[in-house]
Amino acid sequence: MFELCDITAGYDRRRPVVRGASLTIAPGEAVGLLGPSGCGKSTLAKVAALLHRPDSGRVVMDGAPMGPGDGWRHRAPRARRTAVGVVFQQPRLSADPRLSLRELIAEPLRATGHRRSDADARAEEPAAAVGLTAELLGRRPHEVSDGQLQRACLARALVLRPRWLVCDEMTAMLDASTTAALVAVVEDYRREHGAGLLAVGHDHVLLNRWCDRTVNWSEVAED
Ligand SMILES: Nc1ncnc2c1ncn2[C@@H]1O[C@H](COP(=O)(O)OP(=O)(O)OP(=O)(O)O)[C@@H](O)[C@H]1O
Repeated sequence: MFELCDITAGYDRRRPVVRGASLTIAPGEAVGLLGPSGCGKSTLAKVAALLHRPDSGRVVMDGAPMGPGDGWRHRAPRARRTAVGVVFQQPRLSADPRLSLRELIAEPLRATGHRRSDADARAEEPAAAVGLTAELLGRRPHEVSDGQLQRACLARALVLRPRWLVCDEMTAMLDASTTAALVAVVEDYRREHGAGLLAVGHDHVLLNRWCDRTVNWSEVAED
């Protein structure tokens, strides 16, 4: 189970942007979270991805609680963080411009102690799954389109084989065919690995089609 329990979070303790948010995702389940712009969806997605520490409340992942009182100071321990793969809306903000796409995809492996040759070899499978050719993998972010870069960011999110995925407006900048391709990659991965998904967005047509169920921000969090 992936549980967000009574999360309050933001960037200034006096004015939290997320208040009392709770949501549970079963293993292998895909849940869409819909909400208007600026309501706090991305902030909650970062909390769910264990990248942003909530002011109060807990993320409970596979029975392990992570909250301010659980020894989690700024970020959750690496072993926990790597159980969640995350893809954000804007690939250029989450891609190191100095890395080739191949290195970008292998980055989580390198960061968790894999040798370059091993990391590059293990990056091949997700790179192929997202449809990047060897030629594109040798290019750097400024030499590819947003869609190609987002494909690399999705491959990077999958490379450690996470049990949970958080996709925060993953396809908001993409055309219909790239959107369909990336959703299909996520679904193939989930089928193969039984991963659960939190897909955050404002496109209810897409999320209703993609997810097992969708919930509205007003059902999840306090006003
Ligand atoms: N790093 C930050 N520092 C300070 N305030 C922030 C930061 N990130 C977001 N905010 C503020 O928190 C509020 C919620 O932002 P958030 O990005 O979580 O909303 P959202 O629902 O994802 O919006 P959108 O759909 O437009 O991306 C906004 O008022 C935003 O200005």
